[in-house]
Parts: sequence; C-alpha cells; structure tokens
Amino acid sequence: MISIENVSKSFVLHNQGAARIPVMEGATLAVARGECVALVGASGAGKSTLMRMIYGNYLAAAGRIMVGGVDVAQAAPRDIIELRRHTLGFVSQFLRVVPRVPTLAVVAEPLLAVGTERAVAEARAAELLARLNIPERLWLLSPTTFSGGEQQRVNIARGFAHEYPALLLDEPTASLDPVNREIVLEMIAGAKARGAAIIGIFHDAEARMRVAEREVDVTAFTPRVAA
Ligand SMILES: Nc1ncnc2c1ncn2[C@@H]1O[C@H](COP(=O)(O)OP(=O)(O)OP(=O)(O)O)[C@@H](O)[C@H]1O
Repeated sequence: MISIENVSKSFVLHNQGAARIPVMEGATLAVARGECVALVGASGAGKSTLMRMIYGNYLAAAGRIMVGGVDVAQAAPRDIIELRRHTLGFVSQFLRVVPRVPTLAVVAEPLLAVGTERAVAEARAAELLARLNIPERLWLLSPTTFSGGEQQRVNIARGFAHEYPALLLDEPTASLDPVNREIVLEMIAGAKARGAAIIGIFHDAEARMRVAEREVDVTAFTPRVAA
C-alpha cells in the first residue's frame, strides 16, 4: 500500500548562505495492508521528515513514494489533495483547526469531504468522540480551548472518521491518560484489522511493541557524506 524507494532529502537554509544540509539518503521501506511499521531512531534522525515527505508536506529530492498507486514525490498538488481526501490520513501530534468551528464538525469534516451524508457523518463523529471520552457538552464548542489531551483525542477522532487505506500517526498517544491511551491502541488495532497500512512514530515503547509489526530505524538512512 505504501512503498518508499531510495528517497533522499536535503534542507536548504536560505537565511544561512543557502547552506545545503542533507538529512536523508536511500530511504526504502514498504508497508502492506493491515500492517503497522514504526519509525524509530534517535531524536533528529529524520522520522518526522520522512513522515512529512510521505504526506507531501516536504518535497523529496529523489526517489519514489508510492501511496495507493500515486507517487507523492512527483504528484501535482491537486493529486496530493485527492490522495489526502480519500486514501492517506495523517494524525499529527497537534490539532490545527479553523477557530470557532465546533468539535463535532471538525471530526465530521473528512467524511463530508468524501461525500458522506451529513447525518451519517455527524453520527459517526459523535460515536468517535464518545468512544474517546470527550464529554458531550464540549461537542458544540470549538476545540481551540480544550486541554492538550482533549485536543489530541479530537485529532484522533478526526483522523479515524474516514476509513483511510493508509494512515500516518505521529505520536498518537503522547498526551493521553492510560484509559484513553488504551482506547487509541484498540482503534489502531481496529484500523489494521480492516486493512489499513500504518506508519507511526511512537516514543511510547510499550505502545509501539503492541501495535507495530516491524520497526524501521531511520538512522540507516542518514547520509554518510556531509555536503
Ligand atoms: N524545515 C527544516 N529546515 C531545516 N532543517 C530541518 C527542517 N526540518 C527538519 N530539519 C532537520 O532534519 C533533521 C531531522 O529532523 P526530524 O524532525 O525529522 O527528526 P526526528 O527523528 O523526527 O526527531 P524527533 O524524534 O526529535 O522528533 C534534523 O537535523 C532537523 O534539524
């Protein structure tokens, strides 16, 4: 479902004389349907950078990033938007939302974007918010003032509303209490059971061992020769 071949990336620091910093070389990995692969490696090794390249936020300098038949490294912006709408979900560490949009609408939005009827989308959003223990009195408020853990759960509800065939998870249990962490781990297991291919960053080693079939150490993709 996800196949990365020989991907490399450099950052150009325009405010420092256009210095070119190579951060990744020859990154290669594949994730099948129903499988979860955890990216590991020391801080700064490039886990987030690889994840952002797969989502199309960072442009890869070379290589192929195939997600459901689309090469993200080459795709036109509108094809990446289509891919994100239907195929590739991303649960980032922090919730970013338009101010004043109610929580229920934030969670239902990805379903509306794929053509789900509003009543069905809102029922599914409500089901997810209830499962993640977001009190019903908060559903019609904007999540901007919610606690860190509440925001993370809203983000997870939103990321799991549409059943994406491929999912990227950046520290999905980072700010959660044990009860909600358990619920999120069950949701990840559920997504795998329905056939989702998942790539995740989990600093929580126990969570990683529970949900990931394999670990890929991105340190192996650190460029050997500095520019
Ligand atoms: N936008 C950017 N501009 C310049 N350098 C960047 C940029 N993003 C990341 N880097 C550099 O790329 C390297 C990899 O960073 P990255 O955030 O991917 O590491 P990580 O493995 O996710 O680390 P952590 O576990 O601390 O989150 C770091 O040296 C970082 O400074």
